[in-house]
Amino acid sequence: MVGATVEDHRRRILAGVEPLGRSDTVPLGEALGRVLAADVVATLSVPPFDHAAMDGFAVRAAEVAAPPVELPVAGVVAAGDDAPPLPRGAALRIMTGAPVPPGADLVVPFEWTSGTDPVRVLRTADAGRHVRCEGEDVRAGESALAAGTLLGPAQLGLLTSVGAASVAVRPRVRLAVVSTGAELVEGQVPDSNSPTLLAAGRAAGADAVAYGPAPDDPAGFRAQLTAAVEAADVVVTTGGISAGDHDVVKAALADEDGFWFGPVAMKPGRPQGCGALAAADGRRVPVVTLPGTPIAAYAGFLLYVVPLLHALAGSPWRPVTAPLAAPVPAGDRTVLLPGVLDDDGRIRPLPGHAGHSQRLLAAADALLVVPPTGRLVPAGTPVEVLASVGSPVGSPV
Ligand SMILES: Nc1nc2c(c(=O)[nH]1)N[C@H]1C(S)=C(S)[C@@H](COP(=O)(O)OP(=O)(O)OC[C@H]3O[C@@H](n4cnc5c(N)ncnc54)[C@H](O)[C@@H]3O)O[C@H]1N2
Ligand code: MOO
Repeated sequence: MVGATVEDHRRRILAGVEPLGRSDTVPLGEALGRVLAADVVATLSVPPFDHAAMDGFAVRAAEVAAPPVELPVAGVVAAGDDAPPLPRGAALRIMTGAPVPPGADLVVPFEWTSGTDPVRVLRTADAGRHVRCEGEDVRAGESALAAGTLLGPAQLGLLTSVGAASVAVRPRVRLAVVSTGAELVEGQVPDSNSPTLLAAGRAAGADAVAYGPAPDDPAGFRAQLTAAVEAADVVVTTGGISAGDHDVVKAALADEDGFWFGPVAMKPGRPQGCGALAAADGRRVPVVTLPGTPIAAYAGFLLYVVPLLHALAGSPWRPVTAPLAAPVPAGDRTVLLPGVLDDDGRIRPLPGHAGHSQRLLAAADALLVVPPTGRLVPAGTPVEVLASVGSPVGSPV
């Protein structure tokens, strides 16, 4: 019996999780990577007025229907100018981006003319050619972007063009990390889980705060846990969940309604747990209890907590995969191996894997997730890769 699978545990953690109900309003300059909480209705049309799409001459199509035709040039209109009306029987020199003069319905590019004054129009087209019309892309009053859209560079440009200066976005998830262990409190072992998990949480878009290290006595731990639950949308603990005499997280939470502790068929990170606690205001705050061993804590965070952060934020998440560069033996449980990417985007385990080496983890581009197939996984097989922002694999955001 190898315990629940990684997928079982991911499902258990995500079951019933709804996006947080609040939203933030942020200026566009701070909106990169956020997710729209509401549709954005355009207050400006795109383009905002009819304008020339080519440098050339603004004319009446009907007056140049049978080229060659010679017309006097009544003036010049450039981007930023107010357009003068086009006199009958004349042309106006016009630059790309300039407003189309009232009366004109065609822009003849310089290349189709003599370019002189008077201008000889040598070739023509139907009315409307080389004119970009007001609202042809987005019309003022219509929805420009829908709630749920992830804001990247193109979306920020569109929002600016439709006149939005600030937008309602789904909230940043407040993440609390409570590391546990007397050895950390006593300063015998540096608390390396807190900075790692805070960084991984921030890379996934959360506001992350450390509450640990908490001591190995249930009352002391409970006090820090309660403070974390009151202040956060999700709480992650590390350590204190295996079979030892001082496994404080398990001791404090195993009898709580709805908490689950048990082995998950993965290596490292076999002991896992999860549940939810009620805050004083009635919010149900998910709690994920990760093992203390640093690689196991980090792997558990990327496997389980990152998707949870996305579910709470209401932002899309899907696993990132990369093909294996070389065959990798698989067993009866999921194995997480520090790996490096080749130039062609294939991933291979780093040699010298020693189970719990932080040095090896720090040399890796990502953790590769070897599925429990019980056989050699052939080169080329796509496998899930776990990484955070700052790694060449990027974030699964
Ligand atoms: N009899 C058994 N013993 C253990 C089992 C088991 O099934 N039966 N599982 C082993 C496995 S696998 C793991 S993983 C660990 C997980 O134990 P805990 O989650 O209770 O973690 P701790 O005992 O608190 O710590 C384990 C190890 O990691 C160091 N640690 C903890 N927190 C931090 C931190 N924030 N920064 C740096 N290092 C940390 C801690 O000092 C320990 O050395 O249990 C096995 N035992
Ligand atoms: O599952 Mo634990 O992280 O191997 O030592």
